[in-house]
Amino acid sequence: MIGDAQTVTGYLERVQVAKTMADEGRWSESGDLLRQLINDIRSCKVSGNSKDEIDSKNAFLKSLEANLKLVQQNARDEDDLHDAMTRQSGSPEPPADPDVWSKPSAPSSSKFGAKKGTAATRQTKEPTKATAVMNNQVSNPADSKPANTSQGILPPNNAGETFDATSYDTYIVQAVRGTMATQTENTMSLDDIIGMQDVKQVLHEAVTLPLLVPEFFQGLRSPWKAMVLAGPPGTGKTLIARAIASESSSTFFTVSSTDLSSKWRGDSEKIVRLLFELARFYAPSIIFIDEIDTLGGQRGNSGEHEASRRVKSEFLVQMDGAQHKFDERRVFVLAATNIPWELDEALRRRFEKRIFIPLPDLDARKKLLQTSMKGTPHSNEINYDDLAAKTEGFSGADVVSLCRTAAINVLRRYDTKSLRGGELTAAMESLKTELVRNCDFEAALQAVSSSVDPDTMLKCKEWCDSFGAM
Ligand SMILES: Nc1ncnc2c1ncn2[C@@H]1O[C@H](COP(=O)(O)OP(=O)(O)OP(=O)(O)O)[C@@H](O)[C@H]1O
Repeated sequence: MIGDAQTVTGYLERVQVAKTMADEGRWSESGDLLRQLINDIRSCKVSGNSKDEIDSKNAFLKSLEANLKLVQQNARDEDDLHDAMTRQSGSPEPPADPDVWSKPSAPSSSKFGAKKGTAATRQTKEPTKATAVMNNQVSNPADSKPANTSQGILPPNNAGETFDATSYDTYIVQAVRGTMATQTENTMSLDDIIGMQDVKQVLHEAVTLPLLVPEFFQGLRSPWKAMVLAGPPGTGKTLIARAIASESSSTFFTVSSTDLSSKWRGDSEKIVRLLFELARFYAPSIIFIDEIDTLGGQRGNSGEHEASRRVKSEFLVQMDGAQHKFDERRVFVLAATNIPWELDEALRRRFEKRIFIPLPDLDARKKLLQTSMKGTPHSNEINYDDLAAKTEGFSGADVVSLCRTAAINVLRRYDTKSLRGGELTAAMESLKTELVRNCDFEAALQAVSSSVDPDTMLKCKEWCDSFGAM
């Protein structure tokens, strides 16, 4: 039960959209929409704050997030495979062997799926079921691995060298390539990140400066190798990682535990190994591990699966390798978590810097509101100071969601339901220039609230106070 309809209208509407998408099997086409729904639902108010309602909302969000991860991974895999096919054969068409191209099992379904948008792709995707695959080592005998055709998937590095990936299965190479953005592919700027001056400074010192003036960072000043960002969801942790990679001209690998999973025994470890090998090969590199807690939860937990344990151990070994043997090939490991207290001690120790990422303050919220409204016609009378004050406790993603809701609220001033065809097109055309006003924000504030649980946030801060180091 999710609360009474009056107070949760926005929430229920969005849940309905998500359910319709799932029923129609449209997840795979809708990564952006799904991401937006997650942000919106996270920010939507449910009535009365009852525990049942909040639990129900959180459970629903979790399932959407799991689906989003798979959709994103699938999209990356398909793009890579499509590119690789084009490069290898001059044709993006899949090979004739139907076994190889119609595997339904995830997460690698798309690795073997048809190219983006085809009927076959839609039929074979089963994101919801796929979330359990990390621990699944049993494969159908008919599920043989595809032939190794990894050549051509990876671009040359800065020195013009080509990585020899022949000892890895193609799908492993594709999986890791899917997490990688070369220096030209990643164009984020630190200026795109609002607030977080201290964090930007620390990252500048830890990542950018050692590359610019390596002679200074010797001996006692040898640069930090790994850092974990701990803070509530939607506070820009992923964004800042991407931006620092771009600022330091580093190759950026962004991975989650789903990326590091394979249904074939032992292959998850190989994915981890290849990830670090490629990071060294394309150095300087930043490996960003989102939700590190899912990889590095408390070791030896009774619920911890053998396969997860092996992946984690390989990860620890590789982190040590990255930190000691390959200094000339600089690899910086950056991780993010919303629940840092779940991190296992061995992993925690390897992250020399542990930094709390707080919610945006008044100033940052005001700037975020202003920046988000750029490009959308809005009234000069919008009172950003007032809005910034009213959004205390919002994450950056909540603030963006508020602006989106206000921008859409413009529609509600007009009765578009009765319009059809040309009339509707004409009305929508003129609405494009309609200004977003204070009243739209007031209405948005009724529907959007902070997605951050204050208790979790406090726990996060306490962990950083105990274990943190800025
Ligand atoms: N400081 C910020 N500056 C600019 N945009 C921000 C900032 N914080 C959050 N945002 C907005 O929120 C969105 C989500 O940010 P991001 O994914 O980086 O958060 P996160 O902390 O990594 O979240 P999660 O823990 O859920 O992965 C961004 O795409 C951006 O629109």
